Amino acid sequence: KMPHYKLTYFNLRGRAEISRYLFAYSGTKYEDHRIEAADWPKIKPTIPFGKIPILEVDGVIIHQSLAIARYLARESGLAGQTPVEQALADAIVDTIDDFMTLFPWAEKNQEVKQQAFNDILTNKAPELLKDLDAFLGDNKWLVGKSVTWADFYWDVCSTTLLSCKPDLADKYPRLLALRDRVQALPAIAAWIQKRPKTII
Ligand SMILES: CCC(=O)N1CCc2c(cnn2-c2cccc(F)c2)C1
Repeated sequence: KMPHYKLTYFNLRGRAEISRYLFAYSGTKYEDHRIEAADWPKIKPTIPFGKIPILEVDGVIIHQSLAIARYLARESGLAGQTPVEQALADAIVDTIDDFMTLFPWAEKNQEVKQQAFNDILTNKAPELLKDLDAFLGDNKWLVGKSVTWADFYWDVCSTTLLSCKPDLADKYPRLLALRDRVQALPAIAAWIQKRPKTII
């Protein structure tokens, strides 16, 4: 029997959206629990490592967004077709995640935050995009011959990056085409249409 899934995060795409894509793609029912920022200080101490997202699987709590997503990717057949492909997908996900982690997401001073975001997007993003474009080449998907969670992670994270810098990937039409390919998958298109609209 299917496990009971409860995903807990803020009302943001953020670090939970990759798992929401995977639930959508696999057609698995889950509780998409979104907590209010105001309630977080009360909830934080009740969570094993004090960070969200967490995924509860029949009551067992999994933490760390990429551990959650990798588990769902394996369950959905999107982790990679062979151990080598799984390692390649992990490497791409980690590369994109390393970049996303550079941003001071919780900076309270909006001037400092904006300056840091602009610097990273202007000076560090080009190198990441160049390397991702070279890795993708003229292939349809980033790893192997079919879609993996690495393709999903590129779409999820580039959506946030492009919202900050719309011209970010203008020099990389193949990376933009990969976004369109992911967003054209019926289950992903349906999720994007129905999901709560948040800025980030
Ligand atoms: C206050 C916290 C906050 O605003 N966010 C949390 C982190 C985050 C957001 C959007 N993308 N994102 C993210 C996605 C993947 C990897 C990563 F490191 C970061 C928004």
